[in-house]
Amino acid sequence: MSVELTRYAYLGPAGTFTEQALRTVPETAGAELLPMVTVPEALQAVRDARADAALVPLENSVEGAVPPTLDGLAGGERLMIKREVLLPVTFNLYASAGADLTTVKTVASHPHGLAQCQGWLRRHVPQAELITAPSTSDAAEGVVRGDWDAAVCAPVAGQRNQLEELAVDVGDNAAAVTRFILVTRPMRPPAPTGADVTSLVAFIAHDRTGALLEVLTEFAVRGINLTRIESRPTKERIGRYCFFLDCDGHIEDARVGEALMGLRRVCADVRFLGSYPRAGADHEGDGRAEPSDADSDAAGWLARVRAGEA
Ligand SMILES: O=C(O)C(=O)Cc1ccccc1
Repeated sequence: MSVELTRYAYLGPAGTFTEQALRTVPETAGAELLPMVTVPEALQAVRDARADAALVPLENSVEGAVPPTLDGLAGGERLMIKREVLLPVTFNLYASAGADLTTVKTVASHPHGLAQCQGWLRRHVPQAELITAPSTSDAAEGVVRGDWDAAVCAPVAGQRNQLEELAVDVGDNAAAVTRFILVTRPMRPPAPTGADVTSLVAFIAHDRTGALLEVLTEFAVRGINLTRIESRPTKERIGRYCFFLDCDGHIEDARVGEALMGLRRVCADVRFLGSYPRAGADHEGDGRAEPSDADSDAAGWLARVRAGEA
């Protein structure tokens, strides 16, 4: 039985890339959308049951991970990823009416917005001080508030705030894509599709020599493709890290289930973050970790040996 989700928190205010990504999720049509100022607030809204789900940015193809999202998944009450959404991102530069590139002294954006436009900004507004805002859309609202002169944001955010477009497509990489995740309180993962991702956090046993190699080996020996590995400090003390892992396959796939059991044996702790359809898998079979012929052959052989037949 699938649970109906009706209230979606997201990194707001309206006009963020996160809102645009959320609107591509068919189930959100007619749902209540709850803009939150920061990623931790969006995640907390789900934990407190003020929202059924939250969409937050996880990583970008140019700038990498969004640390508050990783930290929010690794700590606190457990949350689960139900779906991922990929969105190409293009940035424009907006300011108040009458401004031009020579008069802009301050430019604000989300840290990923500033990072992805830094080359363009250095070349075209070298005099400008760069200011970090909680989101690109908050940066646009900040121009209206008079907090700074200009914002790097999505066209919708510039238009919503009736700002003047100073430049279009100011991103350094035209192919930039951001990966967002829809998180819920823990629930049964969606059924396998044959093209799924499994995400987890491995807290390795630090006193164990070769602990990370053991973790990787659990996947490698079962022929499971690891698609991402990212470390974050656990914040206990310097030198303590946890590892965010994504692999092809679904927790209901025999091989993935066995790898998770293996991790449970070798790690200090394992936090399962979810199994969900891989976005952009353009044909069935991407991200599959179903038993191969070699696996069924091995299972059959073991059964025969146990039965005294081989
Ligand atoms: O600030 C936003 O609009 C977001 O949704 C976060 C973000 C920022 C920059 C690139 C992609 C997502």
